[in-house]
Amino acid sequence: MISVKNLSMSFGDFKAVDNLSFDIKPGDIVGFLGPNGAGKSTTMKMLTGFLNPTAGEIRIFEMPMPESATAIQKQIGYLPEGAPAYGDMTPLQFLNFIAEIRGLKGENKKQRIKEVIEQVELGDMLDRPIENLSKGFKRRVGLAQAIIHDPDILILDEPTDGLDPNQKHQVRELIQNLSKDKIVIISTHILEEVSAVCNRAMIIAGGKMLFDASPEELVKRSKYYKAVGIHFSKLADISGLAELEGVAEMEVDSQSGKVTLFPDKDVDLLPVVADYIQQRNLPVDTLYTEQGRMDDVFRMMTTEGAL
Ligand SMILES: Nc1ncnc2c1ncn2[C@@H]1O[C@H](COP(=O)(O)OP(=O)(O)OP(=O)(O)O)[C@@H](O)[C@H]1O
Repeated sequence: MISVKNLSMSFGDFKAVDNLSFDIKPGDIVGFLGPNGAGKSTTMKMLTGFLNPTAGEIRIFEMPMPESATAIQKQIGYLPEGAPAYGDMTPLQFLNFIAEIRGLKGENKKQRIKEVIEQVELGDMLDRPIENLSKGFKRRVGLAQAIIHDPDILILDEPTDGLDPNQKHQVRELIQNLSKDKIVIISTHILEEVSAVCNRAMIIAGGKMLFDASPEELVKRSKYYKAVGIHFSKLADISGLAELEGVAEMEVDSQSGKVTLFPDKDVDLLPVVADYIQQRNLPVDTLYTEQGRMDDVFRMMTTEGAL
């Protein structure tokens, strides 16, 4: 369990993290979202003991940070932003080095190195200097070092940044496979990653917590949640749609001609709209209910403040 109370971090007069409080329990995969400079990396650095907070309290498995930093760090795997490593070492040398620092020895060490190399699919790159690897493979090296001691907590700062779509998919799968009964915190700018991997989303901006609930809850805050989309096959009189009971607003996309009807709160618009279309025999190609858009909520929260 990670327990954070009133956590703040200032650099001079500038408050990068401002009074954050949250608990994270095993099984939680938390997507840490926020615009550039929101305070995500700074928070992760405090959780991992790389920075000491200017105020507040962090307890991890009942131990206080930074007083019990060494004991806590044994249970944490950390991928810092940009996946730093020693560039002149090969992945094999680097993983050997990290495994030794993590206290692994002999057969156990060999076995774990073999396992993580398989898990992150690094097999073909073991003997090249890390500085000569592509961004994606450097990130895999970073992930491998983070998981080599099979930690209970994984803190991954932008683990899929710079990866191609296939690699992104692989890393997400890997995180999901690793995450059983563990605490995983990943920071990301990729909103779809949060719905794909996480069961909890936290949004911070200006160092403050704006949202902390499930990705499904986040999507429900979208203006588009349960909005009804209509594509017409040819020009039609749509003026009556905006007047239907339960319609709060109508939007027409001037390029595609798509019509979106936004419902009043908790109204299921689809049957009403379908009836209307049928009665008037309107030329409709597609009619559907939208799921909500994470990017829309994210933009609204981080540019207009908390909802
Ligand atoms: N050591 C430092 N000294 C001064 N300011 C710092 C320091 N570290 C971070 N900051 C500032 O604190 C703020 C938060 O930075 P942080 O790296 O935590 O943001 P982030 O949410 O991780 O951003 P990004 O998504 O761009 O990585 C930024 O304005 C940054 O410039």
